[in-house]
Amino acid sequence: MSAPGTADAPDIAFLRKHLVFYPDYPKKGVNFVDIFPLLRTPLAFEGLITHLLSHIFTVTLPRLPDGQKIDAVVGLDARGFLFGPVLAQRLGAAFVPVRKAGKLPGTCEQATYEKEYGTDVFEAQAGSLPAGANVIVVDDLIATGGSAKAAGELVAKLGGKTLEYLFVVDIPFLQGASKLDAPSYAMIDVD
Ligand SMILES: O=P(O)(O)OC[C@H]1O[C@H](OP(=O)(O)OP(=O)(O)O)[C@H](O)[C@@H]1O
Ligand SMILES: Nc1ncnc2[nH]cnc12
Repeated sequence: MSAPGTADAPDIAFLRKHLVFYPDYPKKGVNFVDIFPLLRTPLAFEGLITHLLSHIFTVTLPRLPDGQKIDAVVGLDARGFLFGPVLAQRLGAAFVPVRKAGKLPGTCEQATYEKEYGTDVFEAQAGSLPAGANVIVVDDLIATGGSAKAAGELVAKLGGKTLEYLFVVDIPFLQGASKLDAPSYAMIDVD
């Protein structure tokens, strides 16, 4: 039986067909996974949101003590913004952005990180999470895990608790999930 508000999870093979691979982009040795074709097909986009919600209702929420809920979905700049707000809205949770440095006004917490093809700095606005908030961190893809780990550090600095990291795509040979301080789930594994 489906979780409340979700249909049956769609066929992952159908979703996987919408990924397009670009070898040696943006630099040699990186096999870039383009997730945008998933959003060009409304049925695929709806399917992936349904799949992630189904995971949240059947795996993530049952881990919480009775009476607690997901308070916020934290999405990573920029492709995490495609999925995070949709999930937050469906869950009745806040959406909180983690952005590349220099894009958010006011006092911000910072975390520096390395990703598969470079170094970057993430920021989140002070006060953007209630103290003790139950958070899920959402991004399109995990590669080395540097970006997601930095986002988790920011959640902790803001006083939140990361329940789980959710991704559309994982590149398991890069072992990104092993860097994270909470369970993670990716819908599609690629080489
Ligand atoms: O696991 P990692 O090795 O850290 O890599 C994963 C991150 O890299 C990509 O973002 P990118 O920084 O390219 O930004 P974009 O979303 O703005 O394209 C991707 O969307 C993830 O956020
Ligand atoms: N291989 C990859 N494809 C798409 N986005 C990425 N971010 C980091 N590594 C990536």
